[in-house]
Amino acid sequence: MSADDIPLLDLSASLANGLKVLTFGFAIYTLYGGIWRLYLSPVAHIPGPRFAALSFWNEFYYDVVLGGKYTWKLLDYHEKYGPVIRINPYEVHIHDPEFYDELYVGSSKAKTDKWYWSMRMFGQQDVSAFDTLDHDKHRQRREPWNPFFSKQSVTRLQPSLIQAVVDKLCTRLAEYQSAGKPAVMTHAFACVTTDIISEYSFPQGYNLLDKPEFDSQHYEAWMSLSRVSHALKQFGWLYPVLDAMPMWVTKYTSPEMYLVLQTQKVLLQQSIAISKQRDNPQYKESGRPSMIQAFMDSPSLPESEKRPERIKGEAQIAIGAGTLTTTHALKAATYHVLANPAIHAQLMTELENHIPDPTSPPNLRQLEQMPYLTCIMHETFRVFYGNSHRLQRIFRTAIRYQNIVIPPGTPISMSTVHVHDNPRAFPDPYTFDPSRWQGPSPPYKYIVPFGRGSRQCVGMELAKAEFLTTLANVFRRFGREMVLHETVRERDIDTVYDVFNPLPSRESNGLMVMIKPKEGEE
Ligand code: HEM
Repeated sequence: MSADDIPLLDLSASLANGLKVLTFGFAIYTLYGGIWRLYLSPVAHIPGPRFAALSFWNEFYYDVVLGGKYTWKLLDYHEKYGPVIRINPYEVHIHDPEFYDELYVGSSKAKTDKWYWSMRMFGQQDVSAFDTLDHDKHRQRREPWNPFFSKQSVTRLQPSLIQAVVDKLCTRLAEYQSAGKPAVMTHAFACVTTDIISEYSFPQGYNLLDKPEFDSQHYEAWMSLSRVSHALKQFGWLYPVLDAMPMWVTKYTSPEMYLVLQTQKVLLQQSIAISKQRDNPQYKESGRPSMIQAFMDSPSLPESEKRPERIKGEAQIAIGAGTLTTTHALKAATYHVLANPAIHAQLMTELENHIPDPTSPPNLRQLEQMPYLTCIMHETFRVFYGNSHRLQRIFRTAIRYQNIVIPPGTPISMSTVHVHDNPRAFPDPYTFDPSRWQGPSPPYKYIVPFGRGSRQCVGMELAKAEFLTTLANVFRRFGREMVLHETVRERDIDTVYDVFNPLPSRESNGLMVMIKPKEGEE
């Protein structure tokens, strides 16, 4: 053997030793991590299943593998461990409707932050008002939203914007009526809400109602993002990887994500185009400023906050939040009214009395004065929940629930599903019953579809106006002829998955209705 054949060091032995050290190190790290989470963590004293406190895999199983079931599993844990429990290594969950206003507080009561882990559900983080973690930064970013979505602005724009879009919907529904074909109302309502929010947000709206069929693609794209939201939360690297892949690869490997990313790219292009327009001297005279333009002109935002990439983030939240939620509310209301003859009859009587001529629709103030219609709105907001997922708040000082002290920095959450389904707050919660909102003291305290406190939904007034205008017009014009078509509550309406947005069974085809010809016109 020559000197050259003698290895300088035994490579395979070194590799094996290195691997042993790594494995040992990893085992110690995992063991210490487990001990820390179970016994040393600041929330170690909070009751709850030990395996849930140990890692995120328990939540992963219910939300990623089963597709959004942890919300209901939490009820089993609460049953066993009480109203305040630890549901993963860091988060504490509370099941008590009385505590809602203690947790979701306004700025004057306490500064509360959001939790980074949960806020990566929709890919972007710390970009829009919705996903901003820090309380003070959120206040600054929320500022330009407020005047745009105030009650005053919505009331002013109701006739020219909301009513105009709803008129278009009625024209389209009349075509379905003449053709004798069923309409997928989930998609019809999604076109309405998208056309309204896009008109609000951009200089030109999307005009989905101009397409020959009710567009489903836009709705499905946002629902796709919702469906992958649990995986995005669990694996922080997933979204950047999907975003970095060439679009043709994404289209092939994940058609749902492809739709989402494509929609986001369009939003970015629109934000860049508006940003460039600002340099144009005629820009100011171009008519009603869109929300995106108003953001770019806002005196309360520094220039660093006006980058097209950030403004695109705000647009994404407006379009996503503005499309899905109100669509689901309208879908739920239409089903429950048509499925309950007594409720249907009472609504029709009220609409025919208040709107003698359906071609002269009432304004928002008049709609708000229709007592039964508004009871239906509250009851719908109760049964469809709004967002089905829990919302975390982090206090900077300790807070107390009964005799349990929750340390500062802990993500604490509650779930609308648990509040709205609570029989103490709403007896017989599964029954759709608008009459619970009649009488001297309706249970307003417990209805929280828009959240509460400093992060309460900024689109609340718009959502209510869209809901009242759409439901009143559609039922006043077609209510006596509309019937449910192949739609079943348990399969198509009830929420069985929580993907941030409430989701029905996977077999659902959405809400379908048939509009029969008017009597004497057969
Ligand atoms: C029935 C319809 C709607 C429901 C149930 C709903 C529900 C909610 C809820 C619960 C939140 C609080 C989220 C959190 O605390 O993390 C929220 C926030 C938000 N919603 Fe809505 N929403 C609706 C319609 C709309 C519409 C039409 C818009 C249109 C602009 C909108 C835009 C937003 C925005 C921008 C936020 C973030 C606000 C902030 O963090 O300051 N929502 N929404």
